[in-house]
Amino acid sequence: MRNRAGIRDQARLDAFEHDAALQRASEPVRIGPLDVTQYRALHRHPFQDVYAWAGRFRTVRIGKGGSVFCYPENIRGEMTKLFATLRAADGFRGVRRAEFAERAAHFLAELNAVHPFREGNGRTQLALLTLLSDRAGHMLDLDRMQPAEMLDAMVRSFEGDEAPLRNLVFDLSAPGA
Ligand SMILES: Nc1ncnc2c1ncn2[C@@H]1O[C@H](COP(=O)(O)OP(=O)(O)OP(=O)(O)O)[C@@H](O)[C@H]1O
Repeated sequence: MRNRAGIRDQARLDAFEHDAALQRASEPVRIGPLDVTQYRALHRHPFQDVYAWAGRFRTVRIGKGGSVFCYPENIRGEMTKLFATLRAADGFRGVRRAEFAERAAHFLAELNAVHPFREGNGRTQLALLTLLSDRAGHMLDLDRMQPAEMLDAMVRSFEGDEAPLRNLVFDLSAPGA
């Protein structure tokens, strides 16, 4: 992947990406309404020192495993529609934990199917999920998240089964409400 540092070795690029994102993590990101602009800013912030296209939608077709993500020409429209549903639902504020888990899992599954960026989608998805859950009053404990379990749930959601992702969001969110 072409990058600002001109690194050609994938392992070195991974390390550089990790360090750069960590350094930016100490700076605040401007948080406003949870819309497409905010989502792009959530991607731009950690990756701005690594990729010139940080925060911008991809222009190439990509897939992972057997999953083919949204074609680039449809990304803008799909993102606009998706975030309009979030706005209409008031960011799932005021809903109980089980309903939050179901709706947040569905949103996450849709967002993953769009996969708007060339790289860094997983990390940006988690940043958004954190914001969503905080605002909805169902704070997630991401320290308890098992990456392999999360990956499996995301793949299953792409295949149309959102139950594992819903259960995972439910288990990670704070009990109570
Ligand atoms: N076969 C698959 N089908 C659907 N989604 C997948 C598949 N493999 C991985 N994913 C999802 O794609 C996202 C990762 O995308 P991407 O590699 O762009 O993000 P990243 O932040 O660079 O990587 P990671 O999340 O692994 O740190 C994760 O949400 C992951 O669960």
